[in-house]
Amino acid sequence: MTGNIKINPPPPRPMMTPEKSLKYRVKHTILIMSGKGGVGKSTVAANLAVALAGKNLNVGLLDADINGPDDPKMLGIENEKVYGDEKGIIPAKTKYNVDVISMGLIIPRETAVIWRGSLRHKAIQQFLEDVIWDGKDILVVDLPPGTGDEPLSICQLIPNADGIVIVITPQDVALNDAVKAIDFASKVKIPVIGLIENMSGFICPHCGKETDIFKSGGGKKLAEQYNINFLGKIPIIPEIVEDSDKGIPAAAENEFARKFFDDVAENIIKNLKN
Ligand SMILES: Nc1ncnc2c1ncn2[C@@H]1O[C@H](COP(=O)(O)OP(=O)(O)OP(=O)(O)O)[C@@H](O)[C@H]1O
Repeated sequence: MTGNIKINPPPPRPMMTPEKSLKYRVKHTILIMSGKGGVGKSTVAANLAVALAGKNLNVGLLDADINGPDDPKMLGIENEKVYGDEKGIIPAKTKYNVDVISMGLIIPRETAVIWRGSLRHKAIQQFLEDVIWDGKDILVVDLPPGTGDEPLSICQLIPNADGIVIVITPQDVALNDAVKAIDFASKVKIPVIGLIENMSGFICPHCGKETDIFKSGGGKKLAEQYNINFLGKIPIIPEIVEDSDKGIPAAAENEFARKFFDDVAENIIKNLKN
């Protein structure tokens, strides 16, 4: 014994093999992004997943926003745990026909901060390979907020995504952020499927009148200006806040909210790759 212990470095991970690539395991992938935090991106992602499942699609929801996890909670999954077998990680089943998992369960926030650069990238790659989504018609990915390194890493690791759905609120500052998101999409070479304006005005559910709480409609103009699809708007619906805390998605349980998410879901389906 010399006292010198030789530790071999772990072998480099091979590139994602075709069978393991999401491209081969889900028919469609859409990436939900926002120019900045707090615009309701996770709320829209979770409810959109429910609305898509309501259209007879087999839907997966990946909460890739490691600041959360929010999406599983919004679909009634409390205390999300990781389950898996020798084949990989199994997403949680919800009663809304959407399977959901949070990346933050496997790659905790602290780890992500320490693991900047290639190691973090590899951790995300490994996670994407390991989750069993096979058979899904569509995977909805709730990206981390903003247009920085975190969404960038994830977008680079999801080849052949159908495109990016940008969620904004109608204030001027949010519109500027939408422009950043459009630039981001061209940088990662992923098409923009379109724009959703969330918290867009307040429509009285009883009389149908729109109250101008803060001016809505800017998203539509911006979409025209940049020649991208306007996928629809979701008004401020006070029940969304309370219900999502209780794990009840408005798109499933709130008649008034459902039609807005349904319209957006239909517009997205029309714009998926063949
Ligand atoms: N259309 C809406 N009407 C009313 N409240 C909404 C609506 N959309 C989202 N909210 C509420 O706004 C808050 C922020 O939503 P959410 O957490 O989805 O935002 P986010 O953009 O994902 O945030 P972050 O970027 O910080 O992760 C939540 O309390 C949510 O219930």
